[in-house]
Amino acid sequence: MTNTHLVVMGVAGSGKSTLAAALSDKLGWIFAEGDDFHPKANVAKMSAGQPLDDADRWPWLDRIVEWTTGQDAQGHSTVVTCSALKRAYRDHLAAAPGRTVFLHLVGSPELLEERMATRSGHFMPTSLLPSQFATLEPLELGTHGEHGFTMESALPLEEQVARVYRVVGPLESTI
Ligand SMILES: Nc1ncnc2c1ncn2[C@@H]1O[C@H](COP(=O)(O)OP(=O)(O)OP(=O)(O)O)[C@@H](O)[C@H]1O
Ligand SMILES: O=C(O)[C@H](O)[C@@H](O)[C@H](O)[C@H](O)CO
Repeated sequence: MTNTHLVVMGVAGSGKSTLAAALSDKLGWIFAEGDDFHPKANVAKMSAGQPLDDADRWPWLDRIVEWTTGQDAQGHSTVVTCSALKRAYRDHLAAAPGRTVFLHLVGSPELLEERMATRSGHFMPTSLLPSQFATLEPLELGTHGEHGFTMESALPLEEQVARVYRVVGPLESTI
């Protein structure tokens, strides 16, 4: 049985944590919040309104791969949130054992700005949203593209969960 590792990706405020937690409940897969793997310096940098760069992100991505690899070795499928803004980051994540599937949450800057402005207790300032969009290389689907699918952030959570389940649920029983 091949384990599936679902990476819920997208810019800040696109709804990754909300959807990934609900999917973990629905699928019974182990959940991890990608932000929890950030070195403290990364969170401090973002909190201070400075975007991360590649040098900041690679050690963080390594930690996520390490976690996924450990879960896979125990026979677990997983759901993890990770902005995974660039193709190179995703190729690194996809090199982990098991089957990696990317779910790219896509929303307009206006919608995501509004959601970030109204949520509380999160370190990420709304001012960093433009840099997130500027860095984003959207998931590349198609014949030689990446393995995954996209979904609208604007959809209600229940609809998102139902749609993902239709795609990913059957993978549980494939070899
Ligand atoms: N489908 C949805 N419909 C309405 N509101 C949503 C939906 N999904 C998430 N939200 C709300 O939008 C805000 C951002 O969602 P969330 O924190 O899950 O995004 P995120 O991509 O994990 O953000 P970050 O990367 O900054 O941690 C939250 O206040 C959340 O409650
Ligand atoms: O790659 C990045 O720039 C970061 O991962 C950010 O995306 C934040 O961690 C996340 O979005 C929390 O708001």
